[in-house]
Amino acid sequence: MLNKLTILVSQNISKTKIPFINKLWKSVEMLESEKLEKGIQDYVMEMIKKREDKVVSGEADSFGNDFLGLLVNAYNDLDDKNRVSLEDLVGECKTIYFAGQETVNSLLAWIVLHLAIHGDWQEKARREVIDIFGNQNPHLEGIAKLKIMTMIINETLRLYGPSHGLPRTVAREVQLGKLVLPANIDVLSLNIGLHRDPHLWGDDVHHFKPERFAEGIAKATNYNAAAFCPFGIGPRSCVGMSFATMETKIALSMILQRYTISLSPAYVHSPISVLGIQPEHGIQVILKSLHSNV
Ligand code: HEM
Repeated sequence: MLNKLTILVSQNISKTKIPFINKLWKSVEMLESEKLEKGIQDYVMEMIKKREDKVVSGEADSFGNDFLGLLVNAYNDLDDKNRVSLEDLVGECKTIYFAGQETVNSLLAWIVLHLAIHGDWQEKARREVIDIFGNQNPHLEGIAKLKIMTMIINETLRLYGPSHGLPRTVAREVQLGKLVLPANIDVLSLNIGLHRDPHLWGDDVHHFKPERFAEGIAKATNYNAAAFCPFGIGPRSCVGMSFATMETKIALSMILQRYTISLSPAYVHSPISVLGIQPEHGIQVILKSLHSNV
């Protein structure tokens, strides 16, 4: 449901909407979005009710200390000032689900594609993983030592970062160079534009070259912090950055420990923008087990 809603939102994000007219007439997409919104809200309500029922029946003595539990707690807060509305609760669940799942899925998919194409980097990354973890499961101490993998992740985030634009509302009139932005307008600052700017990255800007990051992000960007912002920038930057990076490193290490990856002839390169850069037809690769003849 959330995926369908995401696709509809991204298809309609730049279409003009006239609030009064839209109260009288709604397009097919708007009606479909409203249906999906309602479906998601009902689903979240069901989860909230399960938590509440457990407390009422005495089966549990709290709503839980996971993220949903904390939200349900805030939704039931007796103090009006601290209480979270149902709309906000559903919104938070949608954000965390989308921000937390689709982003890392998409990043992993683009990394796998690049490693399938650039066998030399695949080999370097595997060697590093085997040197650090052998065939054991990845552990915290080793994850911090994955230098080659960090370079590969950064270069993939630069070229195919799951988020390609940072939406902002202009709070007060502001001058940006020759441009005057009036208050209350929405702007989309395209970080993908910065990530693919030859003035910042050189003429080989469109090429996959993890070696750019060999000496860290600061050196790769020539100490220009805004040149590389796949997780956003400023006080609203991604809260899940460290978690996402760790998840990606664990998953990738486990894949490299087990399989070689090569590109399937069926793959057709067609990145499209669906609130992020997605492979339109998926990413078809061939995995061969390193530990058997499969
Ligand atoms: C590769 C993975 C990820 C990328 C590239 C990414 C990128 C971003 C970006 C660009 C923003 C907007 C920042 C801004 O407007 O300045 C954002 C916000 C956010 N991200 Fe992530 N993210 C990733 C993974 C995650 C994960 C795993 C979680 C949660 C578990 C998460 C939770 C959030 C939340 C809650 C926000 C909203 C923060 C706010 O509005 O204050 N993200 N992310």
